[in-house]
Amino acid sequence: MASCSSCCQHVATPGVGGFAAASRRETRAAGVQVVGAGRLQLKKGAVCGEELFRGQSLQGLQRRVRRSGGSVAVSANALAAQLQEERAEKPSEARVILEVQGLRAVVADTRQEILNGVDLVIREGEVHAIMGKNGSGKSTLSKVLVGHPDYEVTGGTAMFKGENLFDKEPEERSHCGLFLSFQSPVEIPGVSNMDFLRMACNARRKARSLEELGPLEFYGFVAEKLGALNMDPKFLDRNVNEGFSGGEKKRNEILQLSVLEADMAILDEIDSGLDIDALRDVATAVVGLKKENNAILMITHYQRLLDYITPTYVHIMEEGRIVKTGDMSLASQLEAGGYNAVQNLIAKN
Ligand SMILES: Nc1ncnc2c1ncn2[C@@H]1O[C@H](COP(=O)(O)OP(=O)(O)OP(=O)(O)O)[C@@H](O)[C@H]1O
Repeated sequence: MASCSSCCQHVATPGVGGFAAASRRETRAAGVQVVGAGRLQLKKGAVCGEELFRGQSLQGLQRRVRRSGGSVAVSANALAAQLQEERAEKPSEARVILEVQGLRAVVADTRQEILNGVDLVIREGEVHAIMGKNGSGKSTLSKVLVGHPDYEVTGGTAMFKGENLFDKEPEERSHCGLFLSFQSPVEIPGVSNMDFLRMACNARRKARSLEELGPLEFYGFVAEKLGALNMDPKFLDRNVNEGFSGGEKKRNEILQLSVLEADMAILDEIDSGLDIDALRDVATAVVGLKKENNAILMITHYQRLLDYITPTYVHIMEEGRIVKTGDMSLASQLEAGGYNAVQNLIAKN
């Protein structure tokens, strides 16, 4: 939470997940002034606490400014509680991108059951985070969704943009906008990053009936994306992930995601192996890719990533199914007290 240092400067910093997308004109219309890069000030009121602003609509903020009468300092906790209530009362009407129901899957070779009835609904504009102990089935869920051959679906359904995901080959799933960044990205010796990215980009463009990009056009397109990720253009000449450090591989995954302009990105431990600056760069780039009509599913063990990319929902996975869903406060509870601290919540769920 952003502290209101000399109580009170009446300034809230929205961080990378907040009002980045709102123009100055829009924020002014909402009764809010932009007072510096990424900093907002309510015209008269005093509302502090950065996470309150993240992911909120301008209308939501407008309502809040009106309610405060433009002069009342509202405690951050009270606002957080109010926000949570509003969300619970008003289910989102945004279009469902992914709907998973009762998904069960086994390891194809051994028939060992890993997914044990996963239910998950993800709508446009949402960011979901899945947390859970090692071995609870998080990566398996992501791999089953993209069609990894190690697993066999034995029950349940997964609809992606209204179509049965399991009727599609893995590459078709990718062409229609599903993207998975792997926990350990693979190296492809002999294939340059540039060629690989252009091929993947054009396959996706073709599926969307868009014209394919020639080498020069593509260079212009990808150069912009590289800049957003603070990546050296030399990356393009190297073979895919060959000799890349762990952090470089993760950045390269996000570069692929931005080039593919996926509708739904599954990011499996994108924060692992990143130094502090790289984590910020990667998270900022992911936030930059977030749009009203796409969605993100993040698998992570730590709150640090969620501090940058604020999730709409946080889920806990246990023994192959989602056993608890909450908001960012669930991740905070986990961070503070570990899985034991949330066991009573799971039992009550
Ligand atoms: N291909 C496979 N062959 C054998 N066992 C597997 C395979 N894939 C997954 N498993 C087992 O399934 C369980 C779930 O694995 P998974 O990688 O999905 O867990 P996870 O929640 O992502 O764990 P972590 O947090 O450690 O990454 C583990 O016990 C794992 O050993």
